[in-house]
Amino acid sequence: MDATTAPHHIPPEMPQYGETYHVFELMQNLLEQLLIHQPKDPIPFMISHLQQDNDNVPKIVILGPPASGKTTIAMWLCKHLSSNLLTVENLIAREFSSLAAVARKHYQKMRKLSSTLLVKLIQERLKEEDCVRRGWILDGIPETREQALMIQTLGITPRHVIVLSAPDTVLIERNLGKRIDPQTGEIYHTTFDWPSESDVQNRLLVPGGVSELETARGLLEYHRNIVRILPAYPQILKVINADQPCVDVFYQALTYVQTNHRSNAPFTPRVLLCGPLGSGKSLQAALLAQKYGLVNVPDSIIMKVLSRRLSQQDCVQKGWVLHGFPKDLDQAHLLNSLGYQPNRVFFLNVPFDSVIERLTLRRVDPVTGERYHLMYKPPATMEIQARLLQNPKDTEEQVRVKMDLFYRNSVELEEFYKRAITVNADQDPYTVFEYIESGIINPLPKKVP
Ligand SMILES: Nc1ncnc2c1ncn2[C@@H]1O[C@H](COP(=O)(O)OP(=O)(O)OP(=O)(O)O)[C@@H](O)[C@H]1O
Ligand SMILES: Nc1nc2c(ncn2[C@@H]2O[C@H](COP(=O)(O)OP(=O)(O)O)[C@@H](O)[C@H]2O)c(=O)[nH]1
Repeated sequence: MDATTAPHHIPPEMPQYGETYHVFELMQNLLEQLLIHQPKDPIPFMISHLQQDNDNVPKIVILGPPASGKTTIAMWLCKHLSSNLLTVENLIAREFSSLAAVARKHYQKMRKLSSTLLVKLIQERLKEEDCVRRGWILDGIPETREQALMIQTLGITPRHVIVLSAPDTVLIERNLGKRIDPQTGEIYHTTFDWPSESDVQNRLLVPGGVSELETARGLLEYHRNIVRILPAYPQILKVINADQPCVDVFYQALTYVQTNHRSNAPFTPRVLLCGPLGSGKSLQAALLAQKYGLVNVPDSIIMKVLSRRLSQQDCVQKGWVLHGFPKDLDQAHLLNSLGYQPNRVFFLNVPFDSVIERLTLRRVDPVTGERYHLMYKPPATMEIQARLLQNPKDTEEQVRVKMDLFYRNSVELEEFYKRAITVNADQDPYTVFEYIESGIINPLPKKVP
């Protein structure tokens, strides 16, 4: 095949660059904003959008029935993420906004806002510097499907939508104990969340709209609307049980909003399986290669051949799974220096006794070449059993030497691969495989500070 017909050789650093700098997501956000805003001159619009650099700031919607804890959780998330809380109340209370002034008059008369006015208030607020720079959390908005669609049409797209859920009876009971601090706007509860400072306790007020009848009415309104709102957010929704302590609800919400969704970016797995001999690296590599078409790169290949192998077209296009190499920090540095950064690293953990059991009971039939395991896959007849041989490297003494070497190197390797995923490999191979493939197809979790 001459050069004119050979497939285009994609240099391995190209997909790695795209992944490192999230180029696909950057372009996807830019295109989304262009299509939504349809600026007369796209160039300055794109420059300004890219300079905002706010694709990764919090953009969160918290929905839920009355008394489910939306405001409580939204406030705690705002504090933790240094973001901005948007509620109907604080939107209409904004000073220096003529729109908010109109909304206040309307709200005082009608006790509610038209969807058009509410969405315009949100749009005006989100254009302000603090929301651009530090993101936003919408508390209890949108209230209807109409509002959800109007918000989306304006290009206001949340990245995470949390829906709190709890039985109506619990919520009616809960609202009776709700208290609010008129000075700070903080929310408390006579049973579940009582402030420690006596001066705060003494100034708490019973908010409006928390009687049994009013809560029941609010629940009816919520159940009627929520089923029509949720289809607007199919991929980014998380329902959290709100009938548990606030702090548990908060940590589930925080963990969720700090995870990235699977993007549509083309992803070429470059997988590294580390673990002591007998931990199942070869088996898992074979399963991954078989299911995902990865190139199985056994550890017997030394560095220069490995380098040539990883730069070949199939590895670049289909991805690879490398196991048993690097075995120590020097080899890890060498692999990196050649530009082959794995994007998923797994450490297969198996207790020492299990490794001994897996390896020292392995046997091979010298007549048929069939591999047996005296415990997991014993031979069918005594005749075969009698002629089985053990590989010299599987003797307990040999295994102990190699395990000792592995444990001496594994600490440095675990420090080197900071975002590695540790898998309990002392279980059924297919359960192990499911953990590994979940680690490959889902984005790596952000470290919760
Ligand atoms: N997980 C929880 N367990 C017990 N009490 C909670 C929990 N979350 C919130 N609360 C309490 O329930 C009451 C209602 O909380 P909050 O005002 O945050 O709910 P909400 O969904 O914003 O309500 P509404 O929509 O009616 O404003 C408050 O007294 C709050 O302290
Ligand atoms: N019970 C169990 N045995 C396994 C598992 N993975 C591999 N084995 C067995 O353990 C032995 C070593 O597996 P191998 O994949 O070669 O380990 P490696 O040295 O890490 O490559 C083989 O006999 C496998 O059949 C597993 O997840 N569970």
